Order: sequence, then C-alpha cells, then structure tokens
Amino acid sequence: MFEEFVLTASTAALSEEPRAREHADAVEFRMDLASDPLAQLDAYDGELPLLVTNRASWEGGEADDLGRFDALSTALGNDAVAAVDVELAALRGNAPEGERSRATALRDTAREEGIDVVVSVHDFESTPEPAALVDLLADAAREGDVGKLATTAVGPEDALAMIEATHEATAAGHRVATMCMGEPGRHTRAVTPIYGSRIGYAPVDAADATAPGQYPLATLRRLVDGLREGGSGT
Ligand SMILES: O=C1C[C@@](O)(C(=O)O)C[C@@H](O)[C@@H]1O
Repeated sequence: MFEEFVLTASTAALSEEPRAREHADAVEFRMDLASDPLAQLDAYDGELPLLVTNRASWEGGEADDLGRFDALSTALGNDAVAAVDVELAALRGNAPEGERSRATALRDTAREEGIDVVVSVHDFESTPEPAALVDLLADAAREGDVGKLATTAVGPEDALAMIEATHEATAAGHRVATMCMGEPGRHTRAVTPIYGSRIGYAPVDAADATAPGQYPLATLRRLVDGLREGGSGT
C-alpha cells in the first residue's frame, strides 16, 4: 500500500474514521492508546484501510511489552488491516527479552497475509547527523516494507538533517517514512513527502495528536497536496 504517499489519520478511536475519510488515505490505529482495541477492530466497518500500531512502552507507547504481540496477531486476522508497525529495536533483539522471536513471527504472519510491515525508529530527544539517520533508515527499510524514522527537532538544522536523510535514503533505493517531532520540525511533515517519505501521520482533531508537532489531518492534506501541485493560482 505504500507505492505512493499515504496520509494516515492517527487515532485511538476507530469511530473517527467517517470524519477522516475526506482527507486520509488510511487510518493508523494506535491500539496502545485505545480502550478495548480488539473490540473496536471487530466492530470496524469503515472504508479506509488500517495500519495497526501497538507501541511498546520502551519506545514511547503504552502497550505491554510482550502482550502487545498477542493483540497485534489477532489484529492481523482482520480484513481491514493492510499494514502493521513493528519497532526496529524489537526485530534486532536489543529490546527486552523475548522481543525478537515475537517480532519476527509477527512479521512472518504479516507477509503470509499480504500485510505490509512498517519498521519504526523513534528518538524522543534529538536528531542525529544525516549519515546516522540514513543508516537507521536503511536498517529499518531492510527489515520490512517501509522504514520509518521520527526524531525530535530542537532547531532548524535538525529539520534539514531529516530532509537530507530522506532524500539520500530514497535515492539509495530504500522505501522510507520520515518526520520530525517538536515545533522546529513541524514543517518536515509537509516537506519530506517531496523527498520520498511515504507515510504521514495526523490527528483528525488537533487536540488528539499522537506525537508533538503534528498538523491536524485536513491541514497536512492541504499542505502535502498543495506543495505537490504547485498550490492554487499557479
Ligand atoms: O511512529 C509514529 C509517528 C508519530 O510518532 C509521529 O511523529 O507522527 C505518530 C505515531 O502515532 C506513529 O506511530
């Protein structure tokens, strides 16, 4: 599903899908932030395909470390699920005990089911140098269908580093999704798609942001499309 840029409405409530439809290409269902996520999935009858994320606590989420794989495996049985997010650290095994075998088994199941795997990396403190970002993106992209990197921008040079790394990783043939968290990096969410980023994340309502520095969904749609098309009046 990531041949082209996919804008996801990032949410803990699948009941928001009808409101997301106008602007989003998919829904990122943050199972770790949701109440009764499996019941929500069972009841889902929306039109948008789902990217399911059950973010581990050691990667900034709220899910039980190993328990999250049980919920994700169940989620993969749902026809609406088109993609699943797995942390790079879990696949590499430098995460808590038992992660690696569960994460690789989940990836195998996803592959059997034709479900895309988004392999993600987060840095909640800083943005490393571009060369280090490219290495992380290459590692993540090799482990799945898309390598996703979200770092924290504390200044404009961090946003530039992410844009540069997006361009370099894409030019090297990796399929990536990139963005900076934090105010100085907000614009990267609109700009990195020009350099190859394949996934955007945005809340339907600004108050429900799932990461710092996200634009509301309708705004990000307008920005991404406007930059691509030259905007109105040109
Ligand atoms: O990993 C990501 C990216 C994200 O952290 C962001 O910065 O938009 C938002 C999360 O919901 C998603 O799982």
